Amino acid sequence: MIPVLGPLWTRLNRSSGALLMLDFDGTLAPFRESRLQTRPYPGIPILLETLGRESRTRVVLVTGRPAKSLQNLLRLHPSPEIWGSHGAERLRPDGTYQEPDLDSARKEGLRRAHWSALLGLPPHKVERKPVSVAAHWRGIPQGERGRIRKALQARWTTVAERYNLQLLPFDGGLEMVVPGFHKGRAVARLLEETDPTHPAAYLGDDLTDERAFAALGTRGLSVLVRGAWRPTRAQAWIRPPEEVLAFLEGWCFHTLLRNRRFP
Ligand SMILES: O=P(O)(O)OC[C@H]1O[C@H](O[C@H]2O[C@H](CO)[C@@H](O)[C@H](O)[C@H]2O)[C@H](O)[C@@H](O)[C@@H]1O
Repeated sequence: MIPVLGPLWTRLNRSSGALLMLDFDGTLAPFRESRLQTRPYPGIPILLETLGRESRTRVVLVTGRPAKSLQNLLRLHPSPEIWGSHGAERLRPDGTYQEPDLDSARKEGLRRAHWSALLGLPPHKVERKPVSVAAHWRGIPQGERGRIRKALQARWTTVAERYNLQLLPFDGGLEMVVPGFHKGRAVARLLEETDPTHPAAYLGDDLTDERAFAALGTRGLSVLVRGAWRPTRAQAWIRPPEEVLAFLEGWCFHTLLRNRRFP
């Protein structure tokens, strides 16, 4: 058990509410060559559903995936709130959906980024999202990958400068995003909506989760989820999947037990 967990469990036992924010790929699910074949680690869905039914914890998925595609992939009951496309879209449990209204220049920039990615990558390696475009190189042989990345980066840099967009590297690819949308924005908004005395935590693995760790600061527990440690802003480090399952089981246990009397 990581040392900070003892105090967290005590606070969860005593608190009337809590906020648990979770990244998806690499944290709740192993990486696969095809994003469409990704499934969460066994045990994750039942823990998320148990937390969802236990109303004291607000569970929120904060992901680079489009929010609706993650909802369809997981099919949880109840469905958690999902902030998709790195904090640009918000899909609430009741189905209410918000996405930013992009100006025509940004839309044109993303269109160009999409087509210029298709010049250098097979179609299944290019992911068009509501407010971004991701180029994936997982599964492409190492030697070829460097050449593809270099060429795409050069083309995308020109597009980004012209249309006021930004390049965002992530585990296994590069994404063209709209500046201002990132996971730290989602976390900041969620914290604003949360009672400051309620425990909060964020679990994530990728470079894109670093903005979330920074936004959480000392207000809650930030946890890096990775097989091997890397320099990070997170306060703690755990390895998937066993330690992630243990963390979520601990969270369920300590929130479910509160104020319960057993014969
Ligand atoms: O923020 P996350 O929930 O971690 O999502 C990050 C990206 O996840 C997906 O791509 C990643 O997972 C794929 C399936 O394992 C893998 O093939 C790819 O290499 C990974 O980068 C998703 O397709 C992206 O949209 C997300 O941004």
